[in-house]
Amino acid sequence: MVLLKAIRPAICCSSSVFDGGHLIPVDKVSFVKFPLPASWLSMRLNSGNNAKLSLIQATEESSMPITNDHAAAISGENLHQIAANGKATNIVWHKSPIGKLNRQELLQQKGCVIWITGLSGSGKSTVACALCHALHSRGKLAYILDGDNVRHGLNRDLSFKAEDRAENIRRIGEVAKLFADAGIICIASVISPYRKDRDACRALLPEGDFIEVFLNVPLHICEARDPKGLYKLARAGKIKGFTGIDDPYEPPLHCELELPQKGNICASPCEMAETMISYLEEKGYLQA
Ligand SMILES: Nc1ncnc2c1ncn2[C@@H]1O[C@H](COP(=O)(O)OS(=O)(=O)O)[C@@H](OP(=O)(O)O)[C@H]1O
Ligand SMILES: Nc1ncnc2c1ncn2[C@@H]1O[C@H](COP(=O)(O)OP(=O)(O)O)[C@@H](O)[C@H]1O
Repeated sequence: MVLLKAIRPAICCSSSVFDGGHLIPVDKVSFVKFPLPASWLSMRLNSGNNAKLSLIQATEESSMPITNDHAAAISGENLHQIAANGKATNIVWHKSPIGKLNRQELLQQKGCVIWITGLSGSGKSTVACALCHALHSRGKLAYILDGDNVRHGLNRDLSFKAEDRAENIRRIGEVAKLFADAGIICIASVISPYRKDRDACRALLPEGDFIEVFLNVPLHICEARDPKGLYKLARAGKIKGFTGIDDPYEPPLHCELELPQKGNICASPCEMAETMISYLEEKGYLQA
């Protein structure tokens, strides 16, 4: 079974193949639906000698101009297999005429994910805000996905048990990937205590685009800060499974940046933001 890709819902089935813009007749075609101008589709169908496709119904005229990219997609140059992905079957990637490079050109930056991991109270949210602010002042578009905040909406159904934390991180990783694809510098500030969950998010992105930043602040400092009083509750046994107390935190083994550097006194959030900006500049993310 192959896919014929169209501009809007690409619906097709059975053994028909477009090759290089020409329809190659095969034994059986059951159903094809293109949201294209009927005249254009008829022209394509008629161009094959023994085409066994016929236009059943013209439903609407597309308001979208047919570009070379569209034509290529429709003619089969970008065929994708109909996929089974997780629990969904018969799903097909739909390519947009405007891609990441176009958006990066518009924004004059490169999309990426800055993944800030560390204990509760290590300063993830604070440094994420400092970084976002510093980028904004330089005319760069950034967006923060903060663990606490995402748990107010998208991830409100998730607890802190290991499998829910994994799902929390998986979803944030997927959303961060979309932001990066949008050309945005996405700053994820989440405890993300498990190495394999962080590594799975890294694997979603092109090489280099996942920048893992370890906010290496020791537990005793985080606990002394305790801005929300959660450590106190955890120590009192009123919160079970609190990271660092009775739940694990696995520090990164190979992160791109570690803040503050081991042995140093805690840098200010602005200094840490500047360190991250220097990294982005050096790697070329602050230009298209
Ligand atoms: N059991 C337990 N363990 C750790 N943290 C807890 C827990 N219960 C609530 N909180 C609060 O939730 C915030 C962490 O959410 P995250 O989504 O970043 O956590 S995780 O990545 O899924 O582990 C975290 O926010 P930060 O302090 O900003 O890290 C806590 O305020
Ligand atoms: N670099 C820093 N130096 C000193 N205190 C900090 C620093 N960054 C954050 N803090 C303080 O630590 C506490 C926890 O910061 P927060 O950003 O909420 O951490 P997290 O998001 O990791 O839980 C806050 O009271 C904040 O003001």
